[in-house]
Amino acid sequence: MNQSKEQRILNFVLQNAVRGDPCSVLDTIDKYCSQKEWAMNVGNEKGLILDKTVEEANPSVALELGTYCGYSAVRIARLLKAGAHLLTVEFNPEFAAIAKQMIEFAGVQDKVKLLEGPSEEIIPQLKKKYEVDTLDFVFLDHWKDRYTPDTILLQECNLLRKGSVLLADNVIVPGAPEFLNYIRNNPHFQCTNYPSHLEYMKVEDAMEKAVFLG
Ligand SMILES: Cn1cnc(CNC(=O)c2cc(-c3ccc(F)cc3)cc(O)c2O)c1
Ligand SMILES: [Mg+2]
Repeated sequence: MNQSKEQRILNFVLQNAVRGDPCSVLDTIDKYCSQKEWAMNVGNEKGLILDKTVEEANPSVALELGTYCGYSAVRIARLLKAGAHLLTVEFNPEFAAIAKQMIEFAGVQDKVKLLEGPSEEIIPQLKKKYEVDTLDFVFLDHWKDRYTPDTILLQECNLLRKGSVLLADNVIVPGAPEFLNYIRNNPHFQCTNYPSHLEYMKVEDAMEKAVFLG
């Protein structure tokens, strides 16, 4: 059975990156996806915006919606302080299997918990099943039409606290117009837009940061 693109990306990392070195894993994925096959990793340009946002938030507990191959999970986890951790949610079992191996190869597995399933099922379980009190940082990079309902669900489940930082990828391409409208007109959030480009392309994209005001 021929391999998936995601399996080819993982194999390229296993053969070319340095085990236990997150930066080497990120650089190797970016090399493959810019030179050989495009893939929907956040990439290095938007990745730098993600880095700065994570460093500023300095989260103890972070949530990622949309793991894919684990690129942004590795990117976030490499910046977490001792004792901090990332919960990352992936609906697609094939992607989750690839991401698990990517996270372990990068050596950040002790900081990352990969949760397989639909975000709308997992978010209501975070407090009791995954012992989360509140989330310090949330990266939204899953189905774009889930950004708004899941942001509402996070609030309904009391998972946000004053100062919780949300960062959403792809608010231009593929786009999340309903989310932008919701979050920018919501008095409980302070929003900032970060213009950038679609990963590995000269196409305009942007990220939106939204700080929960309580
Ligand atoms: C299948 N699946 C599992 N997770 C998801 C959620 N992610 C996306 O859909 C996503 C899509 C694109 C993109 C795709 C085609 C295109 F022409 C331009 C952009 C870029 C991204 O950064 C994304 O995060 C989709
Ligand atoms: Mg994305």
